Amino acid sequence: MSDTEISRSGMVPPPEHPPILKPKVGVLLINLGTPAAPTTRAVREYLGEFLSDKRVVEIPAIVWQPLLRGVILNTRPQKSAAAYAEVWTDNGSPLMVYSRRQTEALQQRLGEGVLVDLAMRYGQPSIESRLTAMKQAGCDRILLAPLYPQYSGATTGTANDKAFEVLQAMRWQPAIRTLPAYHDDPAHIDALKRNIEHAIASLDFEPEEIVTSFHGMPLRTLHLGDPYHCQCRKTARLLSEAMGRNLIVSFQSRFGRAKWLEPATDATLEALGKKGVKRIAIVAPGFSVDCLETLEELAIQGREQFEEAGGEKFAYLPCLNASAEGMDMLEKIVRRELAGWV
Ligand SMILES: C=CC1=C(C)c2cc3[nH]c(cc4nc(cc5[nH]c(cc1n2)c(C)c5CCC(=O)O)C(CCC(=O)O)=C4C)c(C)c3C=C
Ligand SMILES: [Fe+2]
Ligand SMILES: [Fe+2]
Repeated sequence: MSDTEISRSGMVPPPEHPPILKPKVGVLLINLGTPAAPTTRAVREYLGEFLSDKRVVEIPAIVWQPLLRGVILNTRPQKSAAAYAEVWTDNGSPLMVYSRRQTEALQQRLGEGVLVDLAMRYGQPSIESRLTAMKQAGCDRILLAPLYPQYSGATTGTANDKAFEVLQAMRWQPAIRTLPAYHDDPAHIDALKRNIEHAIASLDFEPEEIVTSFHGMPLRTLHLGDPYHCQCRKTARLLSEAMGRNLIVSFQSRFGRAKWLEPATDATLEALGKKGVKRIAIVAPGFSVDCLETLEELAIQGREQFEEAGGEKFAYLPCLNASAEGMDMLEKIVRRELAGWV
């Protein structure tokens, strides 16, 4: 040891290390995607990509593609564009607006050590563009977080598939983790409970019944082993236990001619009205953010269905979105998956 290494106080200074390169961690929030505009053309482009996904429509391409290109994409986009126009905001599609807010809020909560970004499975910003950007920003550890509480091949499965397809083309891949389903996570159930109770407290009526509406799936997917249906049921059961009251479960948004999960939300609302139930609230615990399916199909169409059947008071209760309850939950489940990385 040379004299110069001993400070005046007589203490030996710590040896000089080369700077330790801290791995940069990324969190990629992923949601479904939405059209770029509420126009027939933009909706056609979006539906063309979405409904060509073999994880979404499990019909052999040789049969499905002629039907999709020849019939569905020539009829449905116009109708769907009108529905999108009813809920479109000055800042764009609700699904995109709320997803961006969640991304910004999570970035704030996780701080500078973690890069939080947003990608959509269909349309923009694409999983390819955001994963590439994260890698270029120096992220060598990435958590893929598809924001679907309940797992299904058509949502979480295909989002992860797309990310791994992008990674296949990378010579030097980052390390990857994926966020598991959080349908029965106590933090999720608690966030839903608090969000619902908060919303109900501001109503001018007491609902006789609360309906939970989950997005539907073809019944066949349940028989083939997709856990989605069971996970929706479990979310509803745990939520009902936590709230100490009965919740009605239903499945919305039937698409095509095959049998879908039942009971259907529209039929449920009609039956409630006809049975003499006058006041209901409806909530969608399978959607992490509000979107066309909740704001148009439930809040607008659902109300009409219930009122036409004799119902009088109807309230749509919003999704967790970027609420404090929702962000507390998201921060908790994301931090858990980042253990050892941050
Ligand atoms: C929350 C989970 C979802 C599952 C499961 C799901 C399955 C599924 N969806 C379709 C067809 C359509 N879905 C559409 C919109 C839509 N779907 C989800 C989520 C799930 N879908 C969301 C969040 C949205 C809203 C998107 C938005 O822009 O706000 C549509 C488009 C709208 C329309 O034309 O009606 C279609 C079509 C199938 C076939 C399917 C089964 C596996
Ligand atoms: Fe859908
Ligand atoms: Fe719909």
